[in-house]
Amino acid sequence: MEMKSPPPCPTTVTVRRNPPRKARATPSTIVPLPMPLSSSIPQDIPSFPIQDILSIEVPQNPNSSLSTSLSAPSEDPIAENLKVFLRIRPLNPLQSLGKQGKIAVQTLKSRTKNAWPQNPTTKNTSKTKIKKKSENCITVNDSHSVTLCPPPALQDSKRVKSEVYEGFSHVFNADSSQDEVYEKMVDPLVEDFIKGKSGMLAALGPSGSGKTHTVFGCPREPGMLPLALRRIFSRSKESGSQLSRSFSVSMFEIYSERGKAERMFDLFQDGGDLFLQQSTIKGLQEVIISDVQEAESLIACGMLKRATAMTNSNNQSSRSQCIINIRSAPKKIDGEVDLQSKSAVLTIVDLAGAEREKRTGNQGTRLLESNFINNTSMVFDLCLRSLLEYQKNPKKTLQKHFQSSLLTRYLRDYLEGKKRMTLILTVKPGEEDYLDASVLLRQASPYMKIKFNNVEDSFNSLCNKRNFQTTRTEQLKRMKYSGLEACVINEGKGVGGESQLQREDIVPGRVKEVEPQKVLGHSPRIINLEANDSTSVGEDYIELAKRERKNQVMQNMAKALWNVLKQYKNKLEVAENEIHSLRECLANEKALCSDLENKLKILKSCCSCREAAVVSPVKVDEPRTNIFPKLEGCQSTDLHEVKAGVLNLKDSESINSEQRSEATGTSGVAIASCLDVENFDDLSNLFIDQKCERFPGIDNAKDLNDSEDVGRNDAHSDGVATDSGLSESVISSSQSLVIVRNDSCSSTGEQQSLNEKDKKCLDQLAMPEEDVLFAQECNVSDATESKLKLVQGCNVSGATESEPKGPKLISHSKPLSSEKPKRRLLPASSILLKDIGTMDLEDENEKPKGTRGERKWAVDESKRTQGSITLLRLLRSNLHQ
Ligand SMILES: Nc1ncnc2c1ncn2[C@@H]1O[C@H](COP(=O)(O)OP(=O)(O)OP(=O)(O)O)[C@@H](O)[C@H]1O
Repeated sequence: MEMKSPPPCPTTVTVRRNPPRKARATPSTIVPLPMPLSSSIPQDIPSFPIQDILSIEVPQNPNSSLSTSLSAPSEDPIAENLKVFLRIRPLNPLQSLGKQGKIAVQTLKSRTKNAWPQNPTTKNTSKTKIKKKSENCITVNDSHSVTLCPPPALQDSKRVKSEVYEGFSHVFNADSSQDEVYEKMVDPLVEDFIKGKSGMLAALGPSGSGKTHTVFGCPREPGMLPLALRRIFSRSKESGSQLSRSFSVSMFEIYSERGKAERMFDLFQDGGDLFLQQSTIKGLQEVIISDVQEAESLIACGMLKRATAMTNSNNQSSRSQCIINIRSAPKKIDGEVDLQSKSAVLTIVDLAGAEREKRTGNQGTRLLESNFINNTSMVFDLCLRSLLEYQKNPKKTLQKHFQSSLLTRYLRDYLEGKKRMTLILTVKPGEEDYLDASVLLRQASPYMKIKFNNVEDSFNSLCNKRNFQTTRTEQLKRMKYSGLEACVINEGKGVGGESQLQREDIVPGRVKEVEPQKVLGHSPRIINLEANDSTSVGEDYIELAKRERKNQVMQNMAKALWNVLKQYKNKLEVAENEIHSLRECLANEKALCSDLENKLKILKSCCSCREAAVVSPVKVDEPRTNIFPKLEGCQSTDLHEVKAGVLNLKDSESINSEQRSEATGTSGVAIASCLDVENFDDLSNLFIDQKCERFPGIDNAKDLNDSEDVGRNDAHSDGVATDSGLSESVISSSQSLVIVRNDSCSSTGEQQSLNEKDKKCLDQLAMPEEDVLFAQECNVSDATESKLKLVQGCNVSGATESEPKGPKLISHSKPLSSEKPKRRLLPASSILLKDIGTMDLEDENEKPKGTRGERKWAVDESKRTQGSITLLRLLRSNLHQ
């Protein structure tokens, strides 16, 4: 009964590691290999082209090939499975090398097969094993699957069945060349690397299976690393990116000597011990390379330093895990390497092959090395298995198996699925290698289910987050001011987001000076790292974080200060505006004050009293000198009144002034007379400027000028302070009415009726009729000559026209005629003034009844003139008002 394996599914992986037990098959029912099957078919019937169909390579994920070659990583939204390649080593690799290979095979045969002393009991069996080596235990089903056939001995004794392993990205048979392996496995990684995407290639397999050969190759068959370097530089030249990006190489190994703790060594020249600290390696040299030859020579030198030893499985077995990093970083304009910007790293790992003690027969040091190698392989396997389980069930926590070895700690991000990697499994196809191959394939078959979905970006973010979390923790420990925690967090976001720092960027490297001019291209940070300062890396980033934090704090402070300054500026502007307005007001007030002062000075100068005399023997309680302070202390309205009174005295050369103050002060009447007006123009102007509200009739200067003209036409030539030359000004504070009477009142009491204009003026002034009468009565000398002039608001032009000859009331320009009798002041005025203080202001209509009152009235009446009586009436009416 023939059993056919199901057709391979390109997108699924079905590994039958433990096929169901069935009855032991007879030798004739052993599953034939595909090739013998086809050969057994008769020739006349065309065979089904199963091999041709299977040879057609169908990508597991059609988008994956496109994404790796055409699109950017961020444009690939579909998750990719971990790529796992399988390479089968030739049974006799040296035979394929021609004559040289045959010579080498003969040399090997002549040498001792086992590097260690052999057990004599097993000598005889070795020959039989050699004969059985010619059998292949691994059959390539297609490019993605293989069938592992146990040796007949195992099949018979332990009923081990053949196993089919599928789902490989590609299976390279023994005839595959290095170039073929590179093109299908490494070139996509290199392309991504050139585009700026990091990646890793790790070779896994038992000892002597061809890992080192695949990675490094030989001069005749260069391995993946030299081919990748060649491709990198060739592509850089093609695209011209060599001028914009720089490449550097680092190489180190992880080795456990005699079972001691793991150690790391820099494999480049002058390399020493390395230290892993938080996924970073301190003291690692990164040598900038400019061409392939330079890189290959460096790597060759590193290979010479790598720990190898002869074992039963491999004449030159690697005893350490070797890691090679190729970094691509953009150049600055001045040629320096900009490590703070995004850089890509292509990591190639050549793991030490797992060894079975029974197989290798290692003892002593080799045995201890085997334990270390196997332990690392086991940890590596645990990390990937844990990642797979975590991806299957995200609720599970990702086990931190990586902490168990230096290699897994260094490759933590890859082993946690944060970055893409590629695995190549190398196996030997001999029957004696069945167990090694079986272990490897069983172990690695689940890896194919591991998925990567845009891990590049998430890796960067997580990496930055982790780095800055660590930085923040250290800062909080060291700085001890928790008040700035927010700033530190912001700083981490800012730096991580802006400078695109990656963890690879943080990997310390010691830059080796390949050429003097190349050293100049390194940033100071790298040069500092070159000094092998064990704490330089951490201190460097702590200092960077400190600076960023300080910058953040200073920016916040500057913003706060700026806001405060803005507020103060606004307040200052408001205050300045107020000050400006106040200054304007103050200037106006000063101007007004100065104006008033000037006017007051003018008034003072104008009102210099030449002589004050009491016209009548009126009792004056206050000294005459005190009269002027009263005038000075008057309100502006009073001043106006005074000025108005003075105005009527303009051009008087000498006028005796008599001011009478009522001793009793009941009426508040002040009489100012005979004021000396020296500057009449100023005084008139002053009078014009200050509009007297009480006399709305005076609203223009013309009227005043007219009045001035009138005054100028009038003259009073006496100029002597005598009774005949008296000019009186009566200032009534109650009505602000100034009545100026020129010349002495005539005893005859002729009354001159005023013309109509004068009456109008009087009407405007709301002057009581009694006042008019009083004025008329005062003008006693001649009705045509004596005039009563009402200064305020009275347009007296008509009066001037009507009196071309007679003496003027105010002016003195026209001298009095000598023919006219000299007028003397009748005692009526003096009597009147005298009586003001003691007069009985009773209405004449209400004459006192009784003899006493009648007698008094009779006595006074006999003494009074008609004018005085009228004046008394006027005053009395004013007082009542
Ligand atoms: N594909 C191959 N073609 C030709 N020769 C090969 C091939 N693979 C391996 N070899 C040869 O097999 C020998 C062992 O190979 P290699 O040293 O690479 O094994 P390994 O897996 O690195 O072993 P170890 O883990 O002990 O270092 C070498 O001499 C190498 O030249």
